[in-house]
Amino acid sequence: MVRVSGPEAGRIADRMLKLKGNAHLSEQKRGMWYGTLIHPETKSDLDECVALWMPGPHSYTAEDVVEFQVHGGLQLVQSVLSAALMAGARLAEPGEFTKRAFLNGRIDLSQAEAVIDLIRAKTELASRSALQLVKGDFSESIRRMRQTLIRLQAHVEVTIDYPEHDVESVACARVIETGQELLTEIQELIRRGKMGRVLREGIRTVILGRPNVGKSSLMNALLRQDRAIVTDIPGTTRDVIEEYANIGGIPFRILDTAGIRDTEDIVEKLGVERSREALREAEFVIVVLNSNEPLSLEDEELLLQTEGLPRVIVLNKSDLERRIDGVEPLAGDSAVVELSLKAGRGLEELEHEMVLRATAGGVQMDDASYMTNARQNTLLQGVVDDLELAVEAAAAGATLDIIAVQLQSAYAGLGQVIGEEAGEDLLNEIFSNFCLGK
Ligand SMILES: Nc1nc2c(c(=O)[nH]1)N(C=O)[C@@H](CNc1ccc(C(=O)N[C@@H](CCC(=O)O)C(=O)O)cc1)CN2
Ligand SMILES: Nc1nc2c(ncn2[C@@H]2O[C@H](COP(=O)(O)OP(=O)(O)OP(=O)(O)O)[C@@H](O)[C@H]2O)c(=O)[nH]1
Ligand SMILES: [Mg+2]
Repeated sequence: MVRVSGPEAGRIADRMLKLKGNAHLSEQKRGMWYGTLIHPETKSDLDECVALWMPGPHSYTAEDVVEFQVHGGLQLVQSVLSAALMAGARLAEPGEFTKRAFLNGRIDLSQAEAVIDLIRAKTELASRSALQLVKGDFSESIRRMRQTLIRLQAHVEVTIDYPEHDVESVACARVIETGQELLTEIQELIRRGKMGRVLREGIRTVILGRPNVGKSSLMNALLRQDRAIVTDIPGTTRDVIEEYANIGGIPFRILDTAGIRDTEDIVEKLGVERSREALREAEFVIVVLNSNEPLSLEDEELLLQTEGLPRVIVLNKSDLERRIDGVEPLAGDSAVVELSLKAGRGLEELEHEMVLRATAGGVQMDDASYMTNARQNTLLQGVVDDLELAVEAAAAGATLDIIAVQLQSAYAGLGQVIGEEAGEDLLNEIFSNFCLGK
């Protein structure tokens, strides 16, 4: 699909789309039209085309929009694009369509930001969560809270200006009550939004273990795909291999690493260094042990090094005779899962434990999770601070002027979340993250 947006969109379409009876698309009503795309200068046919004509403001960007839907293929789309450029269009910048939708007021900034998350979502849960923001559920809560704040603010200001109309203590009581309600609501938004980063980037999960214990086999099993090379030669994996796996709706960014051991092989040595680096940035680890061999010093070392992290310990090759023991005392409160990748046993339990442990710590992933981003979280946290100060000041019987300043600041903070008074720099930064055509 090639999309054109702006006041010239209709005229550009008229130069490159032949409709029945030489009709002009720009003079038609909103809808779907069939025609032949032609080169605007040579007039040679390019393709059959289904064109969507969406005159502003009822379009994605709120401007006049034409979409040319063609058969597809790189060459054809390229020709249609060239034809559009020749007919007077210019290439869009990354995210420019969505930026225009924002600048023209059809969506707010938090909705625009969610579009990119929607496109990049790696699991169904992540896309559902982003869609809620795109559709404006989150913006709606922010707007409602701003309304509440402005009424509260008005009450406080009136009391300051006409003290005889109201007693100060009534205003203070209202600040305390409403302030606390708002605090609860915003803290709930922050809590739900915490999963945003996880939904967006995945949980960085590192598979570690000695050579040949079955790390790459595990990677492949989790991905349900033959991604990493598996052989019975210790030291097979040399470089860190990275891939997303969707486990119970949670995106795990899984890193298969080179088996850790002392080695003279230069390439393998570099691989082992990378494994250790990966461990330093791990958010979750799977330590793989070979249950067919006694616990080695390297195994013990790995268990110690990964102690503080959310972790599952896997005793692989459980189809073979069990020779390992002494793991439990070193496991702490990590789960220990017996696995046989060969016999296909234990994988479900491992995945269950991964989801359980990755979502531990009060963070819940459900349909109510919003994908707030770092920018929004920082702003919301600032609003919490403002409101807490306002409530404290009211409780301490401070003068209303001080309270009014805090309320004003909270109001402004909520406004920034939905992009009020967003500067050019911020907008550029946000929209440059988009891909072309969005
Ligand atoms: N073909 C096509 N599919 C697409 C998009 C698009 O631009 N083109 N979108 C984006 O890339 C998304 C849809 N987003 C859109 C949002 C609003 C409007 C729109 O025309 N809104 C009008 C009319 C609403 C109505 O009829 O109720 C409006 O808001 O006034 C169109 C697409 C996903 N699918
Ligand atoms: N019997 C048995 N063999 C297994 C099991 N899982 C993996 N293997 C075998 O163990 C060998 C090593 O597997 P890999 O997955 O390559 O091991 P790795 O830990 O990635 O090894 P390096 O990359 O060298 O560190 C292969 O021959 C696998 O087929 C299992 O559950 N049981
Ligand atoms: Mg390997």
